[in-house]
Amino acid sequence: MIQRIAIIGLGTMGPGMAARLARGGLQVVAYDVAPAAIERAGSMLGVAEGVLDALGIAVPPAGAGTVRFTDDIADAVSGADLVIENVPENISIKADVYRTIDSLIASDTIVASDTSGIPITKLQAHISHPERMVGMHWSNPPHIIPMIEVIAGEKTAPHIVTTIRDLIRSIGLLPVVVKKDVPGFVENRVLYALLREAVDLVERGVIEPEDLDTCVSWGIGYKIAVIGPMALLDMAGLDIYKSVSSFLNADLSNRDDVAPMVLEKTNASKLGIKSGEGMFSYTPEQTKALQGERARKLVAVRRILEGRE
Ligand SMILES: NC(=O)c1ccc[n+]([C@@H]2O[C@H](COP(=O)([O-])OP(=O)(O)OC[C@H]3O[C@@H](n4cnc5c(N)ncnc54)[C@H](O)[C@@H]3O)[C@@H](O)[C@H]2O)c1
Ligand SMILES: Cc1ncc(C=O)c(C(=O)O)c1O
Repeated sequence: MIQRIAIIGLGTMGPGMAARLARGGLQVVAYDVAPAAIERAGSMLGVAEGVLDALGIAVPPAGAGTVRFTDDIADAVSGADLVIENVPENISIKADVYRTIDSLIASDTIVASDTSGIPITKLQAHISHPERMVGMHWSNPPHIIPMIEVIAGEKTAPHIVTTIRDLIRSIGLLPVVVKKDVPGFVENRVLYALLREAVDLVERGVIEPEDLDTCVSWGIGYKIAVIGPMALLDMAGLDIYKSVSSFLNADLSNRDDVAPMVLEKTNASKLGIKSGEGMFSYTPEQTKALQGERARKLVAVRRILEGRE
């Protein structure tokens, strides 16, 4: 039974994951290599807990869990039943973490990666007892989005997938088991198909970035939260999809590299909210207000989708 969880990496995803797991009654120890990240995570925890209260996520009868921060990786993983690796999307950084923890954990400690899409089979090559490694892909913001993908690599033992799926379910979240270890799994294959086309349309001057967001959020996003893509095909009619896709698919972006607009911005350290500028610009005050407003709206939408309003 999983009771003690170590989270390695406290950037965008780690603090929300820690808060959500503790709300589910689990004992979390959270570690980052950067002291500033640990400090920031500490201050984000209270914010995430407030959002969980607003979502109405109840504490289990046995009581809430805890989150403890540490700057010592051995302290973080020692005695853990599950280690969730949550460091940058770079195989060599992830492999370094696996090498470091290998001698610090029991051979049956489950090691999950929150990778956005590196095949689990590739990551398994860097850890002993690869049968205990599994993909556990959360969606951002992790304390609000209830769906988590679970992915087996070629060497993952089937019972590890079941254990992680059951853990997710036991704390009131929604596991989706992905049946093949394809790059990007399912969520990001679909998201990146959309993002590739969106970036291409803006880059080609077909639409302004603000208008692209209005078009997708109100034309597609709002609807797709209620009617998933497979159900949408039935609602539109497969004959319509057949006719439109027969001429449109060939015209959609099929670029297999990173779009120049994105390279230009990342080379200039314009990374989005975390650097104050990306597709749009953000002052610290705007960022704070935006994050609060987005959390409030996501909470309200989720309560309605769950039939709780
Ligand atoms: N950002 C998202 O929307 C999102 C969503 C789902 C999954 N993911 C995936 O989750 C993982 C983490 O993403 P993120 O956006 O939180 O990244 P991030 O860059 O915001 O944070 C990564 C953190 O890892 C820390 N770190 C780096 N090397 C480390 C090491 N050796 N040991 C411990 N900590 C270390 C960094 O200091 C940083 O705080 C990635 O694999 C990413 O693809 C990201
Ligand atoms: C752009 C982008 N890339 C990856 C992920 C998740 O892995 C997300 C997300 O969860 O929202 C994302 O927005």
